[in-house]
Amino acid sequence: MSYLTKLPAILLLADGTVFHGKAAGKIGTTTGEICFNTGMTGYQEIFTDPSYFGQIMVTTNAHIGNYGIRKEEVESEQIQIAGLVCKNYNIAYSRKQADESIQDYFQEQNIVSISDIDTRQLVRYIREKGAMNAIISSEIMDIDELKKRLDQVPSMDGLELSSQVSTTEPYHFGTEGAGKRIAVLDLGVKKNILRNFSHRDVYGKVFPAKTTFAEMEEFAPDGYFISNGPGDPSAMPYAIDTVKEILAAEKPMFGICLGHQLLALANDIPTKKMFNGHRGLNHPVKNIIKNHCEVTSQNHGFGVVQEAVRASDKVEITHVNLNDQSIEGIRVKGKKAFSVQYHPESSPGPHDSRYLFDDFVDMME
Ligand SMILES: NC(=O)CC[C@H](N)C(=O)O
Repeated sequence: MSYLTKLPAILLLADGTVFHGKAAGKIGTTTGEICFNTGMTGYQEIFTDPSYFGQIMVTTNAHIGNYGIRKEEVESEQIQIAGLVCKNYNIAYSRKQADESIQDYFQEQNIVSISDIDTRQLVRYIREKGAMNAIISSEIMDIDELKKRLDQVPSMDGLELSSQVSTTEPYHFGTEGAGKRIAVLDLGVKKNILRNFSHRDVYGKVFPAKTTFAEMEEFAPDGYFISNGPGDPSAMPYAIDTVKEILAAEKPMFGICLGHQLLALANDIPTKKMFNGHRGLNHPVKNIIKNHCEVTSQNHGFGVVQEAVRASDKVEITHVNLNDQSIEGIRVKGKKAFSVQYHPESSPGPHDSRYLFDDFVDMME
């Protein structure tokens, strides 16, 4: 299939900037918000992370596909990114355990992508101009036509996406009869979060995004987990209400990423779209309570409004980002509820923050 990589493809940004590259994956056209991830490994986990739904991913690591695709190394059952932009798209792979090539994987799942892009130049450009929509095409070479299509793509600001990636039916994980039971509100949950719970003797039930607190209570959980997920947290009043009900009922609660943003919103702290998101595996975060630094895995394009957190009398800050001082963790005063903006399940990434899962299990005692 290597002939495919020789076909031309275009990446057009919403501000009119054009990049020329080669077709990768399926031949076609795709749109989404463009973002970049600086992780040096873990492309498969990135592709399948439901938080990336609707986004075109630029990988700054120069080699993508070189260790192939292994069916079990996924964060959800399908590829969630809208498309990939990379430098070297390697169809040949060198790992014995791999099941297939990136090209077969992308073609099976209809993922349109572009390679042979100067990703350093592109990332520098996006960093300067901020998040914006983009279109990739390996079938339409007419820029005006691409512009027309790109104009119809909605902004990520104000977009609710969790209900498109959440499970439609509840399901269980872990071993029944385990030490603790949790209810997981699935807004786009990553499999490695559930693995981290089941490895800690936790049995759980995963519920669709729009499940109410009363419905989850029927499972009689010891605590509630609010998951990561795509889209704008402020466009999810249904989930904000659920979090408010969990807090009002004084139940233990832990939130990751989107779950962190929803815990803030439930405490009247607004969120906002970031100029550029945090996406990578080496973001330094200071744990203010323990006075130590954690190297963290991150993937978010929205954040909680720092001044509002600092002014709040309902929550206290537990973690701060050492690159830009943004708020990375909060806990609710007088309640058993806390959340982090980064990814302690870090799949892939450093394991510095795994203790947060232990903290939550202890909190349910
Ligand atoms: N990983 C996540 O949960 C992302 C949360 C939210 N969609 C954001 O981009 O900020």
